[in-house]
Amino acid sequence: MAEKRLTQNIQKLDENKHEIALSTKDLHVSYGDHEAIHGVDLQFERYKITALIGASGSGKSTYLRALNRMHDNIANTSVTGEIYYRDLDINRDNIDVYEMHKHIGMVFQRPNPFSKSIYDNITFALKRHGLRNKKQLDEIVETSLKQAALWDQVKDDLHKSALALSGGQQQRLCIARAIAMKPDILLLDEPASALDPISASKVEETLMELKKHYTIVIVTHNMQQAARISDRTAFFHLGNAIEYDETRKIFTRPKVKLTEDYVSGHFG
Ligand SMILES: Nc1ncnc2c1ncn2[C@@H]1O[C@H](COP(=O)(O)OP(=O)(O)OP(=O)(O)O)[C@@H](O)[C@H]1O
Repeated sequence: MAEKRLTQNIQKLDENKHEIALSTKDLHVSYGDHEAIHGVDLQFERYKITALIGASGSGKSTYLRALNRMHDNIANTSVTGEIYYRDLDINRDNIDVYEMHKHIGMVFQRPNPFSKSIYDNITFALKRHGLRNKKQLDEIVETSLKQAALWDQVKDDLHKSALALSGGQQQRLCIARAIAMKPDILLLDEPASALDPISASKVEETLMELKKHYTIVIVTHNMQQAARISDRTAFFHLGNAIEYDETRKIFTRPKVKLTEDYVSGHFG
């Protein structure tokens, strides 16, 4: 049922490029008695990069993970409120979370390729979802690696271990693995923070390319990175989204003093 509705919504809304791709309404996340997110309302625009910034512990990762229900099945963690993915509240019991993850992909801070070949890293989930056709799998491997700006470097080594790649290449492989599922939305939790500056800038370039096809939400501690790559920025403080606006406004003319203090380096 959920799968059917998700598919129908995609077909209906793909015609309009200016939709809100994802939004939350009154989203709360608690770890046991500790409420880490206190009712956040945000809307993520389609084909834009939105950065989530804020001091350590402000709730950015907790909020990001809630967006594709990574908190499910974690003891003592509760998420209440609404998460709209194209008219559908995906924070409901009757949603097929496995299916939903095909639409809303996640890339983590540390590159976490499987201990498998480059090719198998990308095809693993596709095969689990039932895709067996070798030609189609080959095509998806090539397209995903091209989109993640890794194809030229690995096209002759597809059957070598992913663990032999550099950290930056591994992270781009993880991005390729996520986009192989053809998601609509990519969530990234500090994807470049564990990388050297050159690899980090390659990942940034990759994200700038990817936003032509994907809606991206990225947690970053790096102010320059947020300013360079994002269209919109949400500033988090103590579990609240304090200010949300175009990135250049957040960095040059924030409306809230707390935001100004944070982006100018006066706290955090
Ligand atoms: N698994 C958990 N169990 C209990 N509390 C947690 C857990 N994860 C995060 N918290 C708490 O929730 C709050 C928000 O943490 P979160 O990691 O989301 O913040 P953050 O802004 O992403 O921080 P950082 O930038 O350091 O990653 C903090 O008070 C943190 O201690």
